[in-house]
Amino acid sequence: MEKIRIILAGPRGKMGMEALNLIYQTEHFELQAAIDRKNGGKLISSIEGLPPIDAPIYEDAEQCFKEIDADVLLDLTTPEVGRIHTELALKYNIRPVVGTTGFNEQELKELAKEAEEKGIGVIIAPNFAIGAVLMMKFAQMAAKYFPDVEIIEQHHDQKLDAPSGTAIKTAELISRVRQEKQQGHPNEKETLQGARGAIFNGMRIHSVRLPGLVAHQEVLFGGNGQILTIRHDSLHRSSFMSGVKLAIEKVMNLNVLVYGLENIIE
Ligand SMILES: NC(=O)C1=CN([C@@H]2O[C@H](COP(=O)(O)OP(=O)(O)OC[C@H]3O[C@@H](n4cnc5c(N)ncnc54)[C@H](OP(=O)(O)O)[C@@H]3O)[C@@H](O)[C@H]2O)C=CC1
Ligand SMILES: O=C(O)C1=N[C@H](C(=O)O)C[C@H](O)C1
Repeated sequence: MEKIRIILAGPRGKMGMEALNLIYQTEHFELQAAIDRKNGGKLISSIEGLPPIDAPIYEDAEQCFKEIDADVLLDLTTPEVGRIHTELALKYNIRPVVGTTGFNEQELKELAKEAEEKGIGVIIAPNFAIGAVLMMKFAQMAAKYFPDVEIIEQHHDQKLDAPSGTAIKTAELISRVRQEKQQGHPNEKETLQGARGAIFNGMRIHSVRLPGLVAHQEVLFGGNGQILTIRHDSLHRSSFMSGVKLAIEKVMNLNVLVYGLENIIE
């Protein structure tokens, strides 16, 4: 199998470190460089706790894309930075695989347009865990029969975006099949602002942030005399890595933007 040459943005992060190990252990993956906001000019192998890969670290993403020959950018950073990296990678004909969450609808549309114009594959996956993708698909199936639904997502307290990318993606998938419905009592009033959560097409999304959590989501459906709960738990970030691997392989044969791993798993 031909090697896939990768640039990783965010190598010191929780996901970035897990991804570095994946790249190191995968024979047909090769780390060409990393983009970080620290340690510019050093090698990944010289940073304590990171695997012994002799790939250079760049603090300037554009310089990295200019100087390094790569097939794929894997971005695991923050919403603002991830957006800039994705655009820059497209400019330099490098295929972005983006795990970073927090992109809004407009940003996704613009990136899809840029990818299509350049004919370069992009994968933006709000959740790389196969169990989470199935949870979203099962929730979409259930929503056809249960239009009353609330989403409760729970994450570690270092998470920057709320609601999570997974919760938004779940609500989007459900919206495609759910009949429009005003949920709850028509005269409902919040006596404390935010008590009923965020609203996405009439559905409520509740975000919990606590130390000790990793990434968890429940989709609750209510019907006459019954509740259906669909739940997924990521207990460790290794849960995301088979999806990261698949996305890196699949993006090589795409020429448009794909949003969500459910569109590429067989
Ligand atoms: N799609 C999926 O399945 C998953 C997606 N995520 C998403 O992935 C992203 C990363 O998550 P996580 O690893 O937990 O977060 P972390 O905060 O642990 O890691 C983010 C890393 O990005 C670095 N960073 C910030 N700015 C820059 C920059 N300008 N250039 C390069 N690196 C930069 C941070 O550096 P510093 O430490 O200096 O701030 C940090 O090391 C988040 O958006 C999260 O929501 C997370 C899990 C699964
Ligand atoms: O920040 C995280 O941790 C996670 N982010 C993604 C999201 O926003 O859905 C995926 C997963 O939930 C972990």
